[in-house]
Amino acid sequence: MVNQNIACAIALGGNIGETWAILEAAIETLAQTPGIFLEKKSNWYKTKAVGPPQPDYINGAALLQVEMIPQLLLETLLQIENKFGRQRRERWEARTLDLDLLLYNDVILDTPKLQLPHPRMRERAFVLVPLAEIAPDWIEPVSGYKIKELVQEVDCSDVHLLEYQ
Ligand SMILES: Nc1ncnc2c1ncn2[C@@H]1O[C@H](COP(=O)(O)OP(=O)(O)OP(=O)(O)O)[C@@H](O)[C@H]1O
Ligand SMILES: Nc1nc2c(c(=O)[nH]1)N=C(CO)CN2
Repeated sequence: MVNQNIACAIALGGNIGETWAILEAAIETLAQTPGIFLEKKSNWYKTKAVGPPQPDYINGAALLQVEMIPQLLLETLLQIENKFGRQRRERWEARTLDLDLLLYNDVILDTPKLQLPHPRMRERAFVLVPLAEIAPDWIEPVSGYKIKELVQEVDCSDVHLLEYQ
């Protein structure tokens, strides 16, 4: 049991259905979950899909304070994905909701079910742009670089702020 609040960053995304409404509802669900305190959420961004051809995504990021070990937080995120109709067939397929655990304090972890920091966050403009908005000075512990430094290393031309947030 963790008896103090731990700072975490998560990524949110989706590209099937009423994505914007799903993402807002997911944020609300997180905020209502015992042991999770929503600190900040980024704006939403329209992003071109990375990987297999599929519709554009909406992506964002949020900062949480949590009173849970990382494995339980991941389990909670997967349950919220399921609540919003997430189907799992293939890797990188289109989805109603994706919640990735990016950073859990400065923990580095490499287990089959959970890697921290998220192993692909450093190369993903759709993760770094929203995260840089809310946590520019957070140091990604594997690289030792701040998020605002990492975002300068990726091509952000396919990440566009959505109007009328
Ligand atoms: N930091 C992490 N955040 C979320 N899932 C993780 C993490 N580390 C490992 N995983 C594992 O990855 C599994 C697959 O996740 P998911 O289906 O969201 O992958 P994906 O979104 O298709 O691809 P990617 O992992 O590249 O974002 C999860 O069931 C989980 O056990
Ligand atoms: N733009 C964008 N592309 C993706 C995304 C995503 O969230 N946004 N998620 C993926 C699998 O995690 C694969 N590709």
